[in-house]
Amino acid sequence: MFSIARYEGGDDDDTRDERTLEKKQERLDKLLSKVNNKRKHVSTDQATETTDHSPVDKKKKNKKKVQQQRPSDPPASTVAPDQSTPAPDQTIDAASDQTIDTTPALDNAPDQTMDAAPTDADDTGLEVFPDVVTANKQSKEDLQVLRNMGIPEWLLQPTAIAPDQSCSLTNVGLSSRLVQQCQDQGLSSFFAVQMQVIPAFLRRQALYDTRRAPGDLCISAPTGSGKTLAYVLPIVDILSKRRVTRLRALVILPTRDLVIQVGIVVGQHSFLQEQASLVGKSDERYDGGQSKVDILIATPGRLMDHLKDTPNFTLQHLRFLVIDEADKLLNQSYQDWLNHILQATQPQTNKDKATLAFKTDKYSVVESDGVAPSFMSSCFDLPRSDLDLPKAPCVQKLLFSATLTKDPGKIAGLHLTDPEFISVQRQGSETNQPQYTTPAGLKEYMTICSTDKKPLTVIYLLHQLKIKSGLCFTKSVESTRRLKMLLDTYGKQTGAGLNIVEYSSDLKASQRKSLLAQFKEGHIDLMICSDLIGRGIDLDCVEVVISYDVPVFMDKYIHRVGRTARAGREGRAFTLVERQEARHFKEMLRSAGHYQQLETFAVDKEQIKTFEDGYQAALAALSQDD
Ligand SMILES: Nc1ncnc2c1ncn2[C@@H]1O[C@H](COP(=O)(O)OP(=O)(O)OP(=O)(O)O)[C@@H](O)[C@H]1O
Repeated sequence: MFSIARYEGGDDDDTRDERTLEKKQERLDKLLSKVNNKRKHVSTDQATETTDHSPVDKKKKNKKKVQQQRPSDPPASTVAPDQSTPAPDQTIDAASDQTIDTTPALDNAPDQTMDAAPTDADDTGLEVFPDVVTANKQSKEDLQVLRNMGIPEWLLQPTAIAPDQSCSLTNVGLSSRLVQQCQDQGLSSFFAVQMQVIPAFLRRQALYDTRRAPGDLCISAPTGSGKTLAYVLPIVDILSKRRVTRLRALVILPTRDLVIQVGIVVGQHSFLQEQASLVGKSDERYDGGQSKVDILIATPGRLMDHLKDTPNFTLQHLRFLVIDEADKLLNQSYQDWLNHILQATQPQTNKDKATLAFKTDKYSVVESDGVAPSFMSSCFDLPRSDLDLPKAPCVQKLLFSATLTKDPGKIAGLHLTDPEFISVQRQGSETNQPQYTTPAGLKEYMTICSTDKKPLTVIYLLHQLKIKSGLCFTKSVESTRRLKMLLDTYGKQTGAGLNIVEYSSDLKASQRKSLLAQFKEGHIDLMICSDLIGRGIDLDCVEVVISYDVPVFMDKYIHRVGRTARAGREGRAFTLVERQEARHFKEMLRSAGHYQQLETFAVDKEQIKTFEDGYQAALAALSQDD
């Protein structure tokens, strides 16, 4: 068997330059979304089935169809299902050029009070990047535009698969032992991303020999669609057949919170403890390095520390380099981590080469040498012959994200070999493809409210929707703390006690881990947090996501709302939008082709009043404490 380690120190949160890069990315996305394209979908006739793990909201679909026929973009109003004209008490939001409905909500059920926001028939965002085929004149021209922008050809030709596809566990080429283990863990089928990625991965590995690189894979699939198993299973399958322990797979994740949720071997250990569990304790130098683990899960920062300071730690045997949450990681320039890692996987020119001397054991049998074949010539002065063939790089790179970067510069920096782009995205009309595919079971709502009414709106949502297992994202640790104090005080004043916790970078890693465990067990009603867990964290029980502050960038929004409706479940996401923010927020969604997914949620004016007294009492109690 093999072992897994995880090292999660180093850089944790957003880097300084991330905003600029995100802005740049969004500009590029905007440009790309203006290009008409078509999608090349894989044939789904071989052993595939459409399952109910991603239910389609037919009612909503029909409604949207009708809306798409509207000649122009009407003001974003909330209209009850049977209303055709605005209710008398609707007000016009001048800042965002929209009609805001303050009509009392119908009943408590949000479904009844929410209605689809109007669509953008005049929206110029035409298509999602980069699924382009050269079927007509228009798309040929557009394709050229993209080429001129430096987008590589393979990114323009993805293998696309619809999110509602699935297949049997036996149909992807994994060993029967692993299939059995998947069944034992309760899996009954593979999701779309797994169905497409696992066979592609295994096929590329099977074709690999020392002269031909296995070829890299880039995968874009919605949040909660099962990307992790798509790489874990084939890696485990391949490595479980290896007898000698070498560091063969490296998974890079952007934050330590994500590393904590994967693997179980190493906890929050000191660097020295990590070194010992990673390479053992030895003063001797081994050309082939040493490893006590086959798979390492690490943040870039801590990995760089080991590359620099851990003797005998080497990446020369690496076969798989997984970059999960790739767009986020590629935005992190921390110590030029990517270049350092890539370099460490390549043999370097070495002037002090030793003469090759094979070690033999006590029976004079030659021991297998620890040096990776491609590193032999950089370690030893090997005899050369005309028959020597150059060896191809053996590291296979795998990039995963729900919001995969399209920045040509960043893609080039990865030095990908014969890459294939696999994209899980909805099938549909060839135009107006959204740039981001979100889970089918996710319903997204926007609630307009003023800054001072935000805490009250959260109280309303909590009690009115009877939220259990909710996540509430704020923009800062301070904001998280203030909201938590207010909600706790509200609970004390009114006796409406809910278990509300705060999850922030100020907590110790062990406390954070324990909070996540409690949340998973269903003991927490609302976890207020910053974007620390906005990405990648898999809490399968999240019913509702509240964005207390509007996310400024689209990918942040997508990752936040993607904490719910995971693995084919249903979930709701509410974004509290101040009037002056509404225009930017809507524009952001519109240019990503995502505006149609959003509905407006009208707070019931009468119902919210019932929480007002308690809220005022909580405010008064807090100001006394000050
Ligand atoms: N084939 C499957 N059958 C049932 N559940 C699955 C299957 N594959 C994955 N899951 C579950 O789906 C959930 C989401 O998976 P995962 O965390 O890999 O999503 P993701 O695509 O990486 O999301 P994100 O982009 O947000 O990180 C997990 O709880 C996982 O256990």
